[in-house]
Amino acid sequence: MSDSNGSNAPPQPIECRAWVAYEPKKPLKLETVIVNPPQKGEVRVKICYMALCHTDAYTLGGLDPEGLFPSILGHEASGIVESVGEGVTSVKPGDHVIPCYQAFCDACKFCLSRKTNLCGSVRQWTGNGVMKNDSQSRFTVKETGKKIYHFMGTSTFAEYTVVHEVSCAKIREDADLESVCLLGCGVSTGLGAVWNTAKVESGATAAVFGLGTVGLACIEGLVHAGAKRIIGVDIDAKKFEAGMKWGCTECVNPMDHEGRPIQEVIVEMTDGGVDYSFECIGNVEVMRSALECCHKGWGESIIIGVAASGQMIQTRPFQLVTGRVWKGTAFGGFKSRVDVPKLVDRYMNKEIKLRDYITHQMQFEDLNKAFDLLHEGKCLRAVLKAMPEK
Ligand SMILES: NC(=O)C1=CN([C@@H]2O[C@H](COP(=O)(O)OP(=O)(O)OC[C@H]3O[C@@H](n4cnc5c(N)ncnc54)[C@H](OP(=O)(O)O)[C@@H]3O)[C@@H](O)[C@H]2O)C=CC1
Ligand SMILES: N[C@@H](CCC(=O)N[C@@H](CSC=O)C(=O)NCC(=O)O)C(=O)O
Ligand SMILES: [Zn+2]
Ligand SMILES: [Zn+2]
Repeated sequence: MSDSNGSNAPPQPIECRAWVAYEPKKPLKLETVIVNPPQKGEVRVKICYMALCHTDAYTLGGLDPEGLFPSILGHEASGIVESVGEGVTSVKPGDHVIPCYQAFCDACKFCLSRKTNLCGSVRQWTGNGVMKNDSQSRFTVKETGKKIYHFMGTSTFAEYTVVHEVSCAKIREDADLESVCLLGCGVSTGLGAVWNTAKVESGATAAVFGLGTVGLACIEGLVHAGAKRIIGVDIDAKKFEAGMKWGCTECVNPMDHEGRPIQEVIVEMTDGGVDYSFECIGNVEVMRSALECCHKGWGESIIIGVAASGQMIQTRPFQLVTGRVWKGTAFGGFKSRVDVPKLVDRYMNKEIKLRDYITHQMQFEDLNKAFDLLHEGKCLRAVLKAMPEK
């Protein structure tokens, strides 16, 4: 065990600020919390930058069947290791890291399979808002002594957090932490949905539903893959400018077609449908449209958006019988601790963009304002500065 001062004394509890979600649909409350030291297999991270993903808003909105309260939300961030617990070997104090809600242990049957990135090593505990070693939280509110649940194994809306070692991707130190925090979720997910889940080939046609960060990252991935036609779909025409800038060949608004289902419009536009479609909203009606705008015989639709508790998808089974394929993706199929450092390399080589997704740079205190911007559809990613790097 050691900390970022190089001391071998056991790490002590840290007092810092964190945003606590006490109940669904209520603004977060800024609290002073005690962050307990990392235990066996755990890492305590100083959060330098944190971004807001639509999934944080979804859970705060009470739509997540796994949502626990009170909790510290947040899962898209970057930071520096402050201290490590017993047995941790892959990171050390001072290392730059990206917390990853999708773990990678390199040992479970999921990690050993080439078919999935869903690690099973800590998922049961992260879903219950606790750490695996003792099934407890590391967060307590100083004033009340109340225990606070973790969220997605990351809880990055805090100046310090504790994550499992398997959820902590070490990255190169010359990458700017403000930009690469986006690789913790939205941008990686969109790119990976195209490259890993759909495996889009050069010359393919595609439709992307929802032109937020995830949708735009799909478009970026499609451009890289050499897609020849990319149709952006959004109900807010103001999003089309970004869609075209990222590489759409055209954009359509489902509201502009006199009640005709958008899938019919796209099938007509594309001589039978697109090769691939991506749902980046979390709306089950749109998921149906995304499947049904795919070409008979081979079209594949990838569900990325997270739908509210109790929602179900439906289509005529005939859609699948006649060769359309429905798939889903979590974190774009990337095996987090292996692939996130490679994505950082690609960013540093200027192969992928990150800064263009940052529409708002804010301070730690501004988190509730950032949630308002997200709900008003006024931002791609708001990135908030948490702790100084030095
Ligand atoms: N599977 C995974 O691993 C991941 C899933 N997600 C999920 O992906 C989804 C997208 O996330 P993110 O990009 O951050 O979200 P955003 O809210 O930034 O983007 C969604 C976009 O879809 C638009 N939209 C809403 N309703 C419709 C509709 N009926 N038809 C067309 N467009 C519509 C929104 O417009 P407006 O703003 O006007 O509402 C917005 O532009 C979310 O559900 C999120 O939870 C995110 C990351 C990882
Ligand atoms: N907890 C929810 C579903 C939430 C969900 O689907 N999360 C995505 C990531 S969304 C990121 O912004 C995911 O990867 N899920 C896989 C996982 O293992 O959590 C529910 O219970 O429905
Ligand atoms: Zn996310
Ligand atoms: Zn695993």
